[in-house]
Amino acid sequence: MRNEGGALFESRGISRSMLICSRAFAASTLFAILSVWLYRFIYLFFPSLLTNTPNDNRSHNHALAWIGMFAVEVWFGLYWLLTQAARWKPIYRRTFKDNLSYRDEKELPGVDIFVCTADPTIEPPLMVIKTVLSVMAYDYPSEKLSVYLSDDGGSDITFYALKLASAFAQHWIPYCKKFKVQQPCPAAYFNTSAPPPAGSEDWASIRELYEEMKNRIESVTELGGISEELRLEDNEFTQWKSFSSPRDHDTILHILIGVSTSREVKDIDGCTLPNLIYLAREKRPQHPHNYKAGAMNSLIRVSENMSNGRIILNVDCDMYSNSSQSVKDALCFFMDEEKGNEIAYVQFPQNYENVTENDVYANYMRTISDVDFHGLDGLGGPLYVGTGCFHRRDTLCGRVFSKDQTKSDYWNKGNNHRYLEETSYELEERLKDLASCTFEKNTQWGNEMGLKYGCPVEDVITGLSIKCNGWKSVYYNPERKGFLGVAPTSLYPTLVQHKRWSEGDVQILLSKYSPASYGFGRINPGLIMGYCVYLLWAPSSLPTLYYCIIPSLHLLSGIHLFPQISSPWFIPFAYIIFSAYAYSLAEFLWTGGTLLGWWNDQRIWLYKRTSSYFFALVDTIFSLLKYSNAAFTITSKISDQDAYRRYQQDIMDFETPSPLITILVTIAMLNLFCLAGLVKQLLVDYSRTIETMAVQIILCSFLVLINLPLYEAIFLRKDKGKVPSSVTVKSVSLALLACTFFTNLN
Ligand SMILES: O=c1ccn([C@@H]2O[C@H](COP(=O)(O)OP(=O)(O)O[C@H]3O[C@H](CO)[C@@H](O)[C@H](O)[C@H]3O)[C@@H](O)[C@H]2O)c(=O)[nH]1
Ligand SMILES: [Mn+2]
Repeated sequence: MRNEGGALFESRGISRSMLICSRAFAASTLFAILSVWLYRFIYLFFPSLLTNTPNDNRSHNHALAWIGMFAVEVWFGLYWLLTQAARWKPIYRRTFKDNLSYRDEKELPGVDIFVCTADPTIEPPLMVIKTVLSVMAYDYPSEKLSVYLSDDGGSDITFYALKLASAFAQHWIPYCKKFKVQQPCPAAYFNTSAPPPAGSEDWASIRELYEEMKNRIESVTELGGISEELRLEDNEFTQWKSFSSPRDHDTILHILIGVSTSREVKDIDGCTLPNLIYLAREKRPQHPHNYKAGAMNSLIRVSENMSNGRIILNVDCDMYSNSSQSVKDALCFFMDEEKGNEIAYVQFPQNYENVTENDVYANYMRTISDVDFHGLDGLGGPLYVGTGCFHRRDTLCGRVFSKDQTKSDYWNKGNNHRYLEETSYELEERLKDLASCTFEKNTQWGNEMGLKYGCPVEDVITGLSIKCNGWKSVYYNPERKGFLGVAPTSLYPTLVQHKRWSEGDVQILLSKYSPASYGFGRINPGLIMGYCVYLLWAPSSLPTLYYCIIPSLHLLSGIHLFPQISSPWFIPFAYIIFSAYAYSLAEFLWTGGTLLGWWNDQRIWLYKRTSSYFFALVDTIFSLLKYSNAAFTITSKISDQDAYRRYQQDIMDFETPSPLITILVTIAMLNLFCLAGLVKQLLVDYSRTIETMAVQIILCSFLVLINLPLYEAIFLRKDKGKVPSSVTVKSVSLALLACTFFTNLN
């Protein structure tokens, strides 16, 4: 697409009328929230003003519960206000790649791509290879692309797979160029694309090569190691001599393609291939390795001494590139004459190849990807959320924004594929030290330079500090998805992943970089609000738990905590319940979701808040008290066949006996008991119960309804994904105990 003015991208807002509608709607919700607060306030402090309260004194004996309700509703109201920032002025971006192509190719910067992997058992080497090949095949001059694989597993199988991939790339990349392949990931390409009209022979032969490589990788993976035979064939495995475990070995650095003249490898058409480098940084048990942040920082240093690309793209091994155009898209932002200068990073959304239509674990995170991030983009740019993000090299290393930097200078600074004079062996030996355990000692790495250490969401905190250095960022969400990943296919890993994220997020709030203090005056106040929505995930578990437990228990004892139906104060409550759900449903459908998908999303929303976020909060408190330290639990990317079948049928898996699951089952059982208790009261005094308890009945019934799949997994299912009986026993006892204790108390 071309744009007359020569601009490389365009940003569009939503229509005025839409904006007015949504703001009017927000104003009405705000009014309802204020009314609810007012009601709670009057009830607690001037009860005589409320003529219409039920004439029992019992509720006044429950001031504590009422104060709790008030506090929770104040929290929810303020939190809602924060979410409105992202709805204030959303923008949508479009690029004009043709305008980029008219430029002199010499002007284009080098791009260094970092792929991270950490464990060959849960991140199978074949998956890693698919990702590597997909980013080697971008529609971009090969001599300007360099791909670095960081292997925190230090696995010789992964290395072997990479070697096979480098040979396959000699065929795959010219093929992609010849047929202008849009899908650069070979596995996905062969699954979804028909042979090109004039190239069915090429298609068949390249597919055969792919299958061959795949089989070889898979058989070595199954064997669990490199055979002696292969090892002898290839002296490159000698670097593994020092390897005793993934946590204890020397640096292994190997240039497979390019960088040095001695490794110049051409493709079958005689053209240059992208550089390809393998790195397993040094690990020692006594040195913390700082997880992905540590891996990225080692790569930043090593690559600086090789290709030194001006742009750095990070992709996780579980996310392949789905579009050959993404590099050019990203460059349209960085290289735009007018605005490119202030852009530090371009974040693509994280989409998944394996989400089902109704997305039972809500992995798509639709509200974040399709609503929030566009809104944050309008306020100065989205969060940096890891994979699928293009960075300027020097902002990632801590450079502060200044208006008078000269543009052209920057892009030409890199080492645009000049082959280095040293042999690859000399280079490897010279640069190994940059990836050693001790290199960062007494330096700013992990602090002012590179990705930050000590936080399980290294990405978010790093992006935030870049923003505080004066830079903007861009969210680019094109029609053809830029990256496709593997989402967790079971409840437990989803909960664990969210626990890690929310724990990291709340740590940022408490850190030096807290947007509420450090960010103040440095970034847009709207953006501060937008950040806080995520940073407050963990604390928001407490009000949610309160709302899921306390009103239901009071329902059981016949104590009302909301206005009765005939009171005018009932209206704001009803309005909020109705409008919140109508709004979120509309937003969900409007961005392409399904009704059932929305319902599933509501369930997972609840599960994350009552489980992941709660445990994240508890762990954060413990680590503040110095009892523990947050670790990075790698998300598993594999599942057995039965489990995968259930996933594809949208049947939830509760199989792991963990407190994360127990708490969910306990809440579900508690609400079931409370609803059962309600039946008794309805039989005694139907109209009075309905009149005074309406909101609590709605709340409790909603919780039971949304937990239907969970009850099924307790009582009806026989498969392996059902709730483990140990969890059921614990949960039922806890729920019964709470109910009995509570009814006796009252
Ligand atoms: O010690 C480690 C641990 C992890 N990783 C890599 O980090 C990436 C992300 O790990 P994963 O287990 O897939 O976590 P996710 O929750 O899926 O990752 C999301 O959240 C992370 C921050 O928590 C971001 O860094 C990621 O980009 C983002 O996709 C993977 O490529 C891992 O191989 C390492 O390189 N070294
Ligand atoms: Mn991942």
